[in-house]
Amino acid sequence: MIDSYDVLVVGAGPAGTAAALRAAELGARVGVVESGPTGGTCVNTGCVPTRVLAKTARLMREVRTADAYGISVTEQHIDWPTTVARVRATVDRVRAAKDDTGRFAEAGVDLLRGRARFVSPHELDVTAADDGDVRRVRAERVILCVGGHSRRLPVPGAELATMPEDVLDLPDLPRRVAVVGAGNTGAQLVTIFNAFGSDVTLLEVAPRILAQTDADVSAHVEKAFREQGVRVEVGVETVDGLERVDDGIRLSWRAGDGGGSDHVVVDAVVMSTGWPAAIEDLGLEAAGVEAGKGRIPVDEYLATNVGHVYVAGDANGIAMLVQAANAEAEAAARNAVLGTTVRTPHHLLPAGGFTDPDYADVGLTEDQARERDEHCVVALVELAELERPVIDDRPRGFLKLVADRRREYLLGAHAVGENAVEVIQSVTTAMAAGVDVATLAKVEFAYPTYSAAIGVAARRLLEAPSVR
Ligand SMILES: Cc1cc2nc3c(=O)[nH]c(=O)nc-3n(C[C@H](O)[C@H](O)[C@H](O)COP(=O)(O)OP(=O)(O)OC[C@H]3O[C@@H](n4cnc5c(N)ncnc54)[C@H](O)[C@@H]3O)c2cc1C
Ligand SMILES: NC(=O)c1ccc[n+]([C@@H]2O[C@H](COP(=O)([O-])OP(=O)(O)OC[C@H]3O[C@@H](n4cnc5c(N)ncnc54)[C@H](O)[C@@H]3O)[C@@H](O)[C@H]2O)c1
Repeated sequence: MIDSYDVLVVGAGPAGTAAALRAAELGARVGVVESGPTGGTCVNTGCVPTRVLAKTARLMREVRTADAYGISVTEQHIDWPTTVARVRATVDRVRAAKDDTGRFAEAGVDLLRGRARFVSPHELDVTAADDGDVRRVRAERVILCVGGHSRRLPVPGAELATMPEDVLDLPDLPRRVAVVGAGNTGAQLVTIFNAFGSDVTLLEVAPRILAQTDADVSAHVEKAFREQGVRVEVGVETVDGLERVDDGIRLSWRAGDGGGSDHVVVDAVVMSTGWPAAIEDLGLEAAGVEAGKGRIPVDEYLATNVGHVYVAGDANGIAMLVQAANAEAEAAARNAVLGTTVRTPHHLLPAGGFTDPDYADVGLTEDQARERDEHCVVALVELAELERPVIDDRPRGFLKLVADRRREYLLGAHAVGENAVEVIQSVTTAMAAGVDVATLAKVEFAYPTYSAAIGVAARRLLEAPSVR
């Protein structure tokens, strides 16, 4: 007999877990299929391990400056096996704290262990990983939350590269490392390896690192990387290949603007060059679902070209973040179960990275806002102007607020520096609540805090020169 569900969710990462639980809450009979451990990329190989490594990097930096505070620390080096064990133990603790399987059971959601593949628009085969047993399930509606995977560049010797999810499997901490790709993953790995004492080279094809962020954010972080001794090569034309040589791996590339060939010899090359959707073995053609390049396109209600199949999370390629996965899961579950037309407020999703210094943003960049209206108003506060960053000896960075030409509402916020992500979170709360700039300017911020930059920047927006 074929099991039948109102909603079948494929994937139990952040998007799938939230979508399944929400759909069950709305009264649907729900099954969720997962081929690996619950928690997805975020818990198992992405956010959580990276965050523990970022904390380790921070501790290294703090220890290096301890002397200045009268704390004597004699030896500073990374014991790689201990670091790796700490990361793995933390992943286990987070998984236990989240208790996804317990929450599924409590909500009456069936967790089907195995790999799902469409065999027709409403039927999928679930192949168990352990014994290869195949079970067919039928679903009125399907929410695909299959996430993505890292992309190995199609260049000679690419098999010599380590992918970001395999960094913890490196036998030793690489003394020399090259990171290819300066998106959020690459930038965070640069800070981690740099703090651990490795020599780091960063290659990026785009003209700047963190190309999705505000140009000032990207310039500031890039400058900090260079000052920290990282070799940053942007505007690279192409990576030629990797080759094993006597003393390591030789990574060759062609510099942009006719800069010619260049290379570096390192102990490890990490490729963080993109994140296509995990759709290779999903049988989309059997369901008639059209896939785009590395993602499954959806409409504003997260439906594919096949009306009863929705996509939430990384797989639709809109905004690859946990907060986006959660928000989209809510919309997809409601639209699938209730037939509503709920949209996702992507403009209110904050994001950030734990580099040195941290960076974060929400809403439109200055360039995007100026493209819409050249008279938008921008105010910037340097952290060095505030007491707390000076007290903490972390004066590097800024907060930039972007408002409409009438200086009424915030369109975006961009920060670099200590606690940047938390500062941007506060701005996001104000934006989500519809707080106008004048009200924000009147808010008192606790002393001494990094968030105080928000009040100063809001007041500066009001004082900014009037529209011509
Ligand atoms: C190194 C790194 C660090 C990151 N740090 C952050 C961060 O700090 N903050 C942040 O917001 N985001 C971060 N992200 C992004 C974040 O991890 C993703 O946006 C998030 O995990 C997306 O959730 P998802 O549910 O869409 O996909 P995933 O978490 O990838 O989950 C998809 C699940 O589907 C399963 N699956 C796939 N195909 C099938 C199938 N056919 N059958 C059954 N199961 C299947 C997979 O096994 C997986 O468990 C990071 C990503 C990386 C790589
Ligand atoms: N802190 C966070 O929120 C966080 C952290 C990590 C990842 N993520 C998310 O996960 C997703 C994947 O991130 P990612 O950084 O792995 O991928 P990405 O697609 O965001 O960045 C890949 C980078 O590699 C570059 N690149 C591509 N081909 C190249 C080549 N041949 N040579 C040099 N550079 C090349 C691209 O220009 C790009 O800058 C993103 O959407 C990201 O937002 C979020």
